[in-house]
Amino acid sequence: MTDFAATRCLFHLPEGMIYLDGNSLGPLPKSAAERVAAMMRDEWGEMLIGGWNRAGWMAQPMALGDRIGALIGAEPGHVTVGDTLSIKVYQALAAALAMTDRKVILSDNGNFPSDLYIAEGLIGTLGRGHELRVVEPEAVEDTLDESIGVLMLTEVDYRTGRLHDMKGLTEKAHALGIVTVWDLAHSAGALSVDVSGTRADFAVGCTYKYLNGGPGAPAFIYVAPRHAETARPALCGWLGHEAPFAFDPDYRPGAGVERMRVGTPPILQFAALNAALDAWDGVDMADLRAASQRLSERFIAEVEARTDLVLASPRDPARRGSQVSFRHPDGYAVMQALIARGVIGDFRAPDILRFGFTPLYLGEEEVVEAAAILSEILTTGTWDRAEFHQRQAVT
Ligand SMILES: Cc1ncc(COP(=O)(O)O)c(C=O)c1O
Ligand SMILES: Nc1c(O)cccc1C(=O)C[C@H](N)C(=O)O
Repeated sequence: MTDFAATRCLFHLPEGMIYLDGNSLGPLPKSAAERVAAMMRDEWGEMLIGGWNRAGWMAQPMALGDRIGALIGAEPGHVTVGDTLSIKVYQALAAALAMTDRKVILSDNGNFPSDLYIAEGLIGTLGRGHELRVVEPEAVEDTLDESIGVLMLTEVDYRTGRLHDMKGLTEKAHALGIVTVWDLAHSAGALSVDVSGTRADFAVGCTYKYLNGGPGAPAFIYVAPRHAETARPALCGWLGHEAPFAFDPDYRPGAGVERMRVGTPPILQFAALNAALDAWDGVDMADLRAASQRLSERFIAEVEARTDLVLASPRDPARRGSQVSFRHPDGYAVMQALIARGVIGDFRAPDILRFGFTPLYLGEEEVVEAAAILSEILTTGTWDRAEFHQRQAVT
């Protein structure tokens, strides 16, 4: 049984704050500050350039890849870490498109905009008449046919938390000759993922949400072993080269997923991410999923008992990721009022109040208290003060 009281102690949680936004940015692991400081003092400070060899910096993208791989069901040696998620989406999609002659990319309108923008940009760069087809999430399965080359989806809808059937869709896609790219930004560390068992072709994700790697923490990419030696990386940086220090003017892709590396890895961020990943030692993903569903169900029950907010997430917990969303026409102001009371969720246009549930550091009492505060804000109408309508740059 996972000891969630113990994992909670690993995080710094500001006094008086109920944090329901770990689906956007996870909290600070207490060990991260010392780990980053030690890296700066003992490695960067003392070793300087020698740190690449002596401290093993160059091997870290793959070592961290294996730590993350263990959380998403990847075969060892098939995940690498670096760059931002948008870049990893670009690489995965470009590699997938290179595996098919078909010209259509299928996605849904619950996908994160960056993924759709990346697809549009890539289509423009390729200039070969590709098309991005975007349908409702519920229509994806029936839209799959032999005209489609790549199915590119985010498993958990960032607004509603709706969960795609990754195994079923991948199976159907493969039966039709379609290559799959899965974005696990809202899945990794949120629920059980099995990239190997579902036979995903490519998967990508970020590490600053449920994996708690910190703002700007690097992304990861998985390439299925069966494609690893033939996938075309598209962004052919020197660190994805077979022999970077041969400084050969001709590009030769590196072994397996290492070819998806691009440039210099972010070693300072890696130190924080390594500290954050320690929290997962001893965590059973089935326990995590059960706890996440308990917290989410309790929150829905409490909110619905106290308010008339409309649930925007699927009601069936098995069809949700680890977040719950409600609709309110003035959702932005309601969320600002909630944040002012120390309950941190976020708002997603046009009307979504979004709350993330993260058993590693969140308990049931806080969930009940958050619902009570939300209800108070709505019944007293405090959310309708001018200050809560003023838009911030980042929501
Ligand atoms: C599903 C999804 N894809 C892509 C991104 C973009 O990631 P990044 O800003 O790290 O490139 C995000 C979050 O910002 C996301 O939630
Ligand atoms: N990456 C973010 C950032 O740099 C600033 C603010 C928010 C984010 C996010 O991750 C947003 C997130 N992908 C979402 O689901 O809305």
